[in-house]
Amino acid sequence: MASAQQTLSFSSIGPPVTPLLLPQARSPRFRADNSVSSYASVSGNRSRTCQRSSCKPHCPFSSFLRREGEESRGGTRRISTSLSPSGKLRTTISTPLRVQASLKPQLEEAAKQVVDYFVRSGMAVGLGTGLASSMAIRYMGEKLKDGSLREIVGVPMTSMSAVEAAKAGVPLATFQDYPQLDFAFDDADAVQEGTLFAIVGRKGVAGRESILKEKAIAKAAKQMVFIIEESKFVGQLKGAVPVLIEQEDWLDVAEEIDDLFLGDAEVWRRPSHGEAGPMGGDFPLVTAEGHFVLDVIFTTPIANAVEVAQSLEAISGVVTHGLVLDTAYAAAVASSTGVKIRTSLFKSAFTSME
Ligand SMILES: O=C(CO)[C@H](O)[C@H](O)COP(=O)(O)O
Repeated sequence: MASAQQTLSFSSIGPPVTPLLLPQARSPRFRADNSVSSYASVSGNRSRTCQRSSCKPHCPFSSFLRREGEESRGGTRRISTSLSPSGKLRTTISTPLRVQASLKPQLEEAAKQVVDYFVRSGMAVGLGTGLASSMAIRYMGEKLKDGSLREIVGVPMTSMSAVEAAKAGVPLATFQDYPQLDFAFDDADAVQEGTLFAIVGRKGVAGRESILKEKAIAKAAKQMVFIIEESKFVGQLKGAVPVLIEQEDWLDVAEEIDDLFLGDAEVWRRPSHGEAGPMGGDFPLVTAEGHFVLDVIFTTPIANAVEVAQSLEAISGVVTHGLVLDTAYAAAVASSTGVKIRTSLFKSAFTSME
């Protein structure tokens, strides 16, 4: 075992770290009087003045214009708007590189430590998605090749995990065949210290399976660990929480969510690519299961993630969300000083790392 590993104990949970950046601008609001046609003025008719007789202070088009040239940062995405010379409103969303190149070795070390400590021969293992999970999958493949691991079955959370496993030579099985797993690991977009409540799914791409399966597999594991870099280990969760919704009546659902978190969160429909707006631009993302994704971007820290999750789940049309609560036993956190293993306040502790 590597020397950087720590004994798992509650006292190993460190002090809060600096929270994520606050967004600088408000997004347009979803309100009851924002009919589909009024929203069409945002993504369709690009004239600069709202022509609706019913235009109100919270008219989405007006607020969109107010945001012209401003930038906001919601979780992992950078959102910027500008007017093109032809007067066309452009909104672009980009995802900055989130793993500092210098932390890659530590992240790889974290991935290896997780595999070394938790994965044993004969286990069914849930395989997560993201850079760290890919590293862990590759390391499992190496261990299978050199014989230090045997008879492992990997249950992939997404097709990306499956591809990594196939490349690494990790035998695959379906979740249907293995509904109960010995262990699972995954990346996350943010993990809260102490509770190890997490946010996943900020990086969804068009056509990819949604977080539905990812969450189900994480929950089905006897033990589950997130592998993350230090910047994702936060005192309080905030930024974007992905929410999967049915396509039917999606605008009503978006309005309801917007009303629910009025003043605390902005609601955007996720685009698949290209120009985006609060409506998801011309090409809203549709998951492989046929759902839209709303990014509910919390501009203030989430005081009670359980309450947020319950409120979202109570809304008809909401399929699931990116909050993963009471699931992880530990987080392997990669930092410039090495790898720290943090355990959940809510899960029974291991006594040692071997
Ligand atoms: O849903 C997720 C993890 O399952 C995350 O959105 C994402 O995949 C994290 O990837 P990375 O760690 O490479 O940024």
